[in-house]
Amino acid sequence: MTNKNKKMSAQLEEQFESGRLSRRGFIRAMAALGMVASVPMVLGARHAKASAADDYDYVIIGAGSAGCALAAKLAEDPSKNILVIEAGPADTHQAIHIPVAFPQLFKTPFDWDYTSTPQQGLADNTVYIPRGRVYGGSSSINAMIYMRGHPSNYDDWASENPGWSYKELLPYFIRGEDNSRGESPVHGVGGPLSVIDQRDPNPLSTAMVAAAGEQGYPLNADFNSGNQEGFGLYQVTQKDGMRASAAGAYLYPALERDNVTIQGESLVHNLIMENGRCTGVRFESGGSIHQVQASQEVILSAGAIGSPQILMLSGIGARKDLEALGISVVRDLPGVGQNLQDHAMVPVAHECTQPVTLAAAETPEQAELFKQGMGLLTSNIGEAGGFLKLDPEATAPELQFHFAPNYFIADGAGNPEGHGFTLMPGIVGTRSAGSVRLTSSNPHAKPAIDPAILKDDHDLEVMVEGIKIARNILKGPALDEYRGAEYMPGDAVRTDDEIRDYIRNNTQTIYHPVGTCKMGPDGMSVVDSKLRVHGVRGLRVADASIMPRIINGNTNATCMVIGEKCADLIREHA
Ligand SMILES: Cc1cc2nc3c(=O)[nH]c(=O)nc-3n(C[C@H](O)[C@H](O)[C@H](O)COP(=O)(O)OP(=O)(O)OC[C@H]3O[C@@H](n4cnc5c(N)ncnc54)[C@H](O)[C@@H]3O)c2cc1C
Repeated sequence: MTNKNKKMSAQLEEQFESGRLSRRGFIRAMAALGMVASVPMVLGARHAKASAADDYDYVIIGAGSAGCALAAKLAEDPSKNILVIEAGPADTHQAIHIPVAFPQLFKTPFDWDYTSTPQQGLADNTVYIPRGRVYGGSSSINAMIYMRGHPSNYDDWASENPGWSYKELLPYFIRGEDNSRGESPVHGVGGPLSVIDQRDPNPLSTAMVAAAGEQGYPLNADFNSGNQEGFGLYQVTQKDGMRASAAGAYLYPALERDNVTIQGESLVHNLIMENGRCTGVRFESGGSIHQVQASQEVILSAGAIGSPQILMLSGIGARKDLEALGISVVRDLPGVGQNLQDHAMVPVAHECTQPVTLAAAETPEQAELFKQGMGLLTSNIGEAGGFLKLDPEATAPELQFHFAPNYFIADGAGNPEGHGFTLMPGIVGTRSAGSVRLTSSNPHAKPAIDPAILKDDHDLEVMVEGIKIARNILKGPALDEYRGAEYMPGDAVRTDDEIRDYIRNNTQTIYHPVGTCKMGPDGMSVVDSKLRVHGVRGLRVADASIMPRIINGNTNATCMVIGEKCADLIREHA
């Protein structure tokens, strides 16, 4: 950084901290200084220093997609005091806000950086499982695709969980968004979460959509209209070309109120239980252990890995597993950590003959364009895609495709040099389910995560069809001017057996783990339809873990709705 830039950035920090410059204005001005690489910033410092008192009405564990939405909604009642405890720091890193940079956050301190157990369905390969560890949780490191899932997903949940049908949740989706397309029966304006059409989609993304049409697949201008089938550009959770996370949408506005406190960089160890009631939370901060009381309720929003982990560390889980680790059993709930489901995808990549891909994103010209919220830096990478049914009788599509106008191999870590593009077929109606298990009673120990990717043969066969369809789409004439040689799977992979082998060795997740504290009435469910933990008073779970079945599509928007709905359920009984 030049001395002049240093001075200007110090001035901007001072203006931001004194409240004279908005959060968004600050990020943009810093980007305008050309600081588009990994430059740590002071963003969020105004709120990061809160020190928790001892007593709150509600204590929320985890400032992720659901936790931020829940905190904001509970805070609307000024008589209630709310504490949010978050393991990660404020979202001060520039790569969080510059959309194309999200893979740069992988395996950094903003990521829990999990690796699965060897996957039986993937020839014993493991998969990488990133999870946000920062204000905003995974919504601060995700790919920003705005997707609600298929209506039938929620009707399926509602068959055992009153109140969770599509018709009942649609108003939450509509109220939650500020959609650039304006108001309609399925979209809303004025909500906290900015949802926009991409400001500057890559020509490769529009060419892929055209190619899908040319090859006979339907097109879809709005995947959130209730009909998912077809190909198109994804809408994204961005504002002015920058990331819109749950922290920006819900947490920071809530922190402007007097009744919300965030306790960042604090790892929750366990829940405090007294006579079958959860009365508080024990956490580690600054090297020592603290505890806070919740006079009303504690709500776990630590995500599909964190929530079951904390429950088990607190003695709520399968008796034999807990006893084996020397943890005293508070409640024998065998479903805790079970039913882990995720989506999986596999790359079909081509070399690109023109220098239009995201490989050209980090240049001074692109930094200039970013000042106007345009250019390659605004790309969410997964710009386009679509959904297809293989079985015409199926209620919902089994396949979702993600298209990146660059290479996206092995979570981006295996990208070769040069220009390329990637279409990734993925399974969404997965039939496989795995588990999250403790490996130790130490809260710092990573749990054993088995998402059981493609364990069910049906899931593998869906992926085989997905590869064939992706190859067919990429032959479409609209891509003629860009298409180079197929880089992966490559010419050597032709027969179904070769494709199966390729899939087992090159599949990654789509980063959507859910279901580990499933909602339902049966013996393997963890929470009831009001999100209350079975058999424990004063404790709810609200995050991706409560989904009884994974939804068809990307999971962020649904997690925010779960947070908002949880606030309503709490208020019903308050
Ligand atoms: C790389 C990536 C890309 C993705 N892309 C998309 C996409 O494009 N579109 C989409 O819709 N979805 C996407 N997702 C998925 C989506 O972001 C998640 O499903 C969603 O954010 C999960 O919300 P949550 O509230 O369940 O958990 P999270 O948002 O993960 O929040 C959990 C929070 O709890 C905190 N926590 C956990 N344990 C503890 C503890 N012991 N003590 C204190 N705090 C704790 C965590 O640090 C975290 O902040 C993506 C996810 C990732 C990781």
